[in-house]
Amino acid sequence: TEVNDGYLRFMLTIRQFNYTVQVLGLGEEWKGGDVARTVGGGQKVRWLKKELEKHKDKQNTVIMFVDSYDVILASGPEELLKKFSRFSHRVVFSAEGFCWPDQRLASKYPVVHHGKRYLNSGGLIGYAPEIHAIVKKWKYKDDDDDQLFYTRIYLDKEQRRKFNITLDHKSHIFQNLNGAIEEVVLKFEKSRVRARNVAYDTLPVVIHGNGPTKVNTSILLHSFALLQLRPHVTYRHSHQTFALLLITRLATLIYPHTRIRLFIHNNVHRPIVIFKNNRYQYRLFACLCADMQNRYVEACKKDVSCDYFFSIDSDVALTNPDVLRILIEENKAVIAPMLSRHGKLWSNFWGALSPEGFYSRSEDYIDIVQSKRVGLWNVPYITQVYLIRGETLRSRLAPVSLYQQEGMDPDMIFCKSVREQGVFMFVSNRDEFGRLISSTNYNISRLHPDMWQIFDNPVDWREKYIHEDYSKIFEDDENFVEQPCPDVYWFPAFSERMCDELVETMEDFGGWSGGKNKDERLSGGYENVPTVDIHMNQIQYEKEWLKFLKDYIVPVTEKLYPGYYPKAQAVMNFVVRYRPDEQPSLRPHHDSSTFTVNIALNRKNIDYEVNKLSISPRKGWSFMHPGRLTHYHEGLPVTRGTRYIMVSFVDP
Ligand SMILES: O=C(O)CCC(=O)C(=O)O
Ligand SMILES: [Fe+2]
Repeated sequence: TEVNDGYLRFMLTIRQFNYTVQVLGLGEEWKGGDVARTVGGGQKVRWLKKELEKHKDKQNTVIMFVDSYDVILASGPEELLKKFSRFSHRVVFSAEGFCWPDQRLASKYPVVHHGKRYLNSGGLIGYAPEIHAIVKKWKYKDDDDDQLFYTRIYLDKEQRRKFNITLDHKSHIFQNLNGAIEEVVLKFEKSRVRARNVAYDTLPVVIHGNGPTKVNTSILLHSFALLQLRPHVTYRHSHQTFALLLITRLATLIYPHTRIRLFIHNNVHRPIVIFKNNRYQYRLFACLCADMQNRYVEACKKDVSCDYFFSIDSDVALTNPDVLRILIEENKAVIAPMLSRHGKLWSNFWGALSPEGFYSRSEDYIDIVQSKRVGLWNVPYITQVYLIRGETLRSRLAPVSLYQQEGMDPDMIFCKSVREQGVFMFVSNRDEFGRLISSTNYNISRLHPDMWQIFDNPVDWREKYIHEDYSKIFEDDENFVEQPCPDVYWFPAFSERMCDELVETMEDFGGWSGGKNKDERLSGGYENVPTVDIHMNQIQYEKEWLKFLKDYIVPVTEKLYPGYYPKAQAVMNFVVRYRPDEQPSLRPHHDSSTFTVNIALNRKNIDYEVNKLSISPRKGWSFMHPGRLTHYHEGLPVTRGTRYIMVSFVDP
């Protein structure tokens, strides 16, 4: 009765295969009942009856009658007619494994040994005079059941013979997906995709996502119609980060600043961004209140100049600066970039829905998440990030508040409302857009919570906190690591940000020299050389530090001190602060370690000065030397400013 995305999809396949089509009921009022939930659909038979008056005398005309919202055609009329003629019957109905709507009729059906036994009225094909004669018998109400009507005719032996009716038990023509999802796979060829029934080894022509499979199979239906392969592009962006503010900063890079207005309300992990276009004036709003989602949806709905509504959660790390352009160019009402946790199957979409409306894995979910299948996918649920056309929001989506339910996740509410309005949602994995970061252990009470993400978000952690030249250490042809004296090495370790955030964290924590009294340089019989310091365990960073040692220092050690395999144990991990008026220097000593890592956290001659002639590693570079036996060393007096170093006694 109305044009929706399902109808448009159906018509796309009609045109693609050059069918002659007559649409019945468009623009009329639907009186056939709520067929998704209960019986009904009789109105379809009434329309068909009327239409067939025009064709009743055409002896050689074959007519196929199908639903449209949940149907696509998979090949053209020639193949269809060939398959129909092989049945050698005048009328063929589609078949399914459920006897609906009257279970008691099941035993009345002819026995079928291999194939689906029961009639489904979502698809039928036959000669015009016979179909006409069948539907002429319709004299019921619009919300009476069409399937029951056809079933009764079919089960009546007399009429079955008279009209020469059979069922398409093995999906030669009609594939009803309800109860048969497992039987259907998509076969990908170079330029096309075809759904194949592997139970009967057939290539059905009409794919019908009937019953509860409607939303689940939309992914299947769509990948058939629109799958296109495009080169896989990987973007590298120097500002890759997982902090909310930086995500929005990244978003603003996409448009000139003058065309964007940005509002950020940062108190929960949910920014909402609206792009507005007033004569090429883009404005961007971000908001982070739990209930704000609705408010901003409503704002975009009221304002016709709001072109797009873009919503991102803070656990989304967009690394592709073109993400908005790409999504806008896909020209869909609702679209999301496909994102997943690094190396995991956790993503921002569902391939299918369970009957209760929760997650269910689709046949192709893994391949899509891993980008083994690349394209634009019609899915029943998206979360965390999406772009909605303002126009769609205004004209086609019901107020989200209508779907509000206690304890229901806002994205579930949103997607449910979108689905029920017949609007399709898509995810694209045609490009690489970024990833999802894990935010469950994200402790915002910390000054720099990202520093603790080395376990949960190792990729983002590395990008943010490890020196950009770190990997050069392992490039063999380059003499990258510096060696100021025998067995002593300098190599890049921390990024600038790590140095700064670590110092800021320590200063924020305060209580310098907290580790002095339990300084274990005393316990191993070494000299008493306590420093003004704060230990990693004091800021609850010990686990993370040991992980850093294991992941980033051990590989360097194995390269520079070949034959030694570090255990990467350490109890003395601390930041030292030197100041002229505090502790300016450290007298000569040995460390109680097998080797020591000593990372410069700020810059000599800029942040602090040392009078004696000396060389020292750059900020973020690590200084590594053997500990307890050789390499007697000291800390030179700082004469101006403050010097910070991060020291770790490895394998004590
Ligand atoms: O100042 C330095 O770089 C040396 C620090 C040191 O040797 C130590 O903390 O054990
Ligand atoms: Fe030392």
